[in-house]
Amino acid sequence: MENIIEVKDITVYYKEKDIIKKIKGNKGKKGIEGVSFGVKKGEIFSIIGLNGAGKTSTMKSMLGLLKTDRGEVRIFGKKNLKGEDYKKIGYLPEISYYPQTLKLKEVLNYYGELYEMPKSKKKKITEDLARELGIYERMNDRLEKFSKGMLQKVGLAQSVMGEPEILFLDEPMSGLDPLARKKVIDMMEVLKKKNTTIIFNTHILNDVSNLADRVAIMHKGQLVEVKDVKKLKEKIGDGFSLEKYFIERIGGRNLD
Ligand SMILES: Nc1ncnc2c1ncn2[C@@H]1O[C@H](COP(=O)(O)OP(=O)(O)OP(=O)(O)O)[C@@H](O)[C@H]1O
Repeated sequence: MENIIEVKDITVYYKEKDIIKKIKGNKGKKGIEGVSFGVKKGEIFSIIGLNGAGKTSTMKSMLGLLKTDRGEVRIFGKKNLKGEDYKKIGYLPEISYYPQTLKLKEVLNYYGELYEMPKSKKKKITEDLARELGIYERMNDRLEKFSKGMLQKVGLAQSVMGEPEILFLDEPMSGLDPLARKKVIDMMEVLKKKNTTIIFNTHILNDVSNLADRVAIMHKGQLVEVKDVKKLKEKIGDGFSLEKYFIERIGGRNLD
């Protein structure tokens, strides 16, 4: 099957703001280096790794939000995406900022406008999502009154609002209570049945074991390996623990 996303050799160095270091020709601080992989249509692809491993940098590079020093990304077979392509992509950033003075219904309505949805569709999608995520009763509240987890739900709602073909989720479970996490897992399973391609970064390895088709392990800015989760489970058999496997794979590695 053809890959819907192709990542080849992407490399990002975070540039020094310090002018002296710039003059010295310092290429900057390594973010990610030589990362290559493909994602198939309809698969759930997870990226795991320790803090600072390069998960967010990889995701932002894929989305074109971070300029790469080397390498290329193709999505839908294209190097340069246009507005219409971006409408088919949903994104939940690691940290989302929304206007605090707006009511939840106004924020969701705004995202519906961006997708140029007809009024009736916008209303239905907005309300269904708010119900699904358990924030429907808060529709008339301003976001300044929202807790961290509630704001995360707003982020999740906007990411799937446009019924994306590809969904990027950077730490989707961050700040969510167990009930909300279950709802997000259910949502991801429904989206998978609709053949949505999902890429998610996470520290919750149980979610990867239960949801992902393939897992990419990153360490110190580099891709260690990409594994088929089902095959990994079959190979290891009883007592399979992705956490144990992950720690073994990155243990003793030095990619500096
Ligand atoms: N804006 C920035 N300026 C300088 N260095 C950065 C910046 N953002 C990330 N980095 C560095 O790039 C590397 C990869 O960071 P990245 O945020 O991609 O990791 P991550 O795997 O998403 O981490 P986490 O799990 O903590 O969110 C780290 O060494 C980090 O310090």
